[in-house]
Amino acid sequence: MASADVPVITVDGPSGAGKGTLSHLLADTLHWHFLDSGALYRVTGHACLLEKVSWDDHAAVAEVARHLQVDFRTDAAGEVRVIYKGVDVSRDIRTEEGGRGASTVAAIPAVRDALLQRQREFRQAPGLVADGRDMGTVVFPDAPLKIFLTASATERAERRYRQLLAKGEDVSLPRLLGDIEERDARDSSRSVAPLVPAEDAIVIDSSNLPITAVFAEVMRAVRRKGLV
Ligand SMILES: Nc1ncnc2c1ncn2[C@@H]1O[C@H](COP(=O)(O)OP(=O)(O)O)[C@@H](O)[C@H]1O
Ligand SMILES: Nc1ccn([C@@H]2O[C@H](COP(=O)(O)OP(=O)(O)O)[C@@H](O)[C@H]2O)c(=O)n1
Repeated sequence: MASADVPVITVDGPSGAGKGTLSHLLADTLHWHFLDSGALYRVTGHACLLEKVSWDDHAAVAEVARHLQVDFRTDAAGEVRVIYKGVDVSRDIRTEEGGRGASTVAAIPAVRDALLQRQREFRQAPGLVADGRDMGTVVFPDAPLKIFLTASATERAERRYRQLLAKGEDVSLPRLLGDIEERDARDSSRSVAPLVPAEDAIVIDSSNLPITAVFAEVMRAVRRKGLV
């Protein structure tokens, strides 16, 4: 199948909306591939820290993105591990600093260009679920089904708080809310690929919806589109 004929479901939205959870459920149910585009931006930000490249040096950050040696491997427990230069950085990139670094480098147009083709290479049969901010608007504008998942900032911060607490991390709810609001503002106001729903996206506000209800609504759209 030519890559342009491979169906894609895009799942975009702000941090903590439930994109990753929904995308994994969809990919597992449909037996499709999964693209965690945020991980590419997170690894780029993290690689800059390791290589002592300042996030403000746009040309150097783009160079890091262009040569990013990143692999996604599924471990024995079925968890996707993110490997940078042979080292498992999955945990390091999921911190709030990792999110801040990702959103800082993601605002650099040359970084987005450097990662564009790499993201499109994930489009392989039988299908792809792509999680990010600009999956439906820029990376896969021809996707047959686009979801924009959102929730109030307070609800998203509380979700992240419970998630990090469960992982045994030392977290503060007010700081998380501040980080989320700062990241929302940066992601929505940048000049390239800002966080906005695609015109043809189905917008779902999950503030008061359990993930099971979100998943059921999306699966109805999947069937309506004839993707299963
Ligand atoms: N609809 C929902 N209701 C309550 N909690 C949710 C919902 N969707 C996701 N979560 C939880 O919120 C946290 C953040 O979800 P995640 O999928 O990582 O968000 P995102 O990928 O958009 O940042 C996770 O702990 C997840 O289990
Ligand atoms: N397609 C994407 C994915 C992420 N990003 C950036 O990368 C950051 C981290 O993305 P993520 O999806 O891992 O973050 P969470 O939604 O999981 O918090 C975001 O805040 C965006 O700035 C982006 O610009 N474009």
